[in-house]
Amino acid sequence: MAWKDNHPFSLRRLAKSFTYAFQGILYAIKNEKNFQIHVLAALAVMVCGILLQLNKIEWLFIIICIFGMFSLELMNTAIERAVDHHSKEISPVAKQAKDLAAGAVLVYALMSIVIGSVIFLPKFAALF
Ligand SMILES: Nc1ncnc2c1ncn2[C@@H]1O[C@H](COP(=O)(O)OP(=O)(O)OP(=O)(O)O)[C@@H](O)[C@H]1O
Repeated sequence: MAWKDNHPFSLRRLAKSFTYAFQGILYAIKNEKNFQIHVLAALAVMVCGILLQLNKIEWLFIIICIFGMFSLELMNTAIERAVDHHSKEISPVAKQAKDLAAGAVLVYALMSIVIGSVIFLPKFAALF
């Protein structure tokens, strides 16, 4: 049986979904300052991780932090866009939606800072 485009498991549909997802990621890399900062921070953390020879468990925590931050930042941007698309007018609900999304990013960032500190601070301290 040929796999049609409207088949629930259509490979073409799956490929399209991946294409759209990559378009979203590329858009954020090219246009979103906060996402660009996260990418640079992630690269810096990975270089430090390589130089300080993190073990497997430490890398897993770092990867969870990095990709979790990327995902939340993308979702935050999506919520900002959806709110702005709905209406550019000042509204308390629009403010709540954007502030809640920003809060989600901040909560994860704070957790990442704690994890990063627990992993990296003793290793940096051991260098001196
Ligand atoms: N339509 C609105 N009504 C009320 N308050 C808003 C509205 N849009 C934005 N705000 C307030 O301004 C803040 C900043 O909103 P903005 O859309 O500029 O996001 P941002 O955090 O600056 O993100 P970015 O710089 O990535 O666009 C929001 O968190 C919210 O408190």
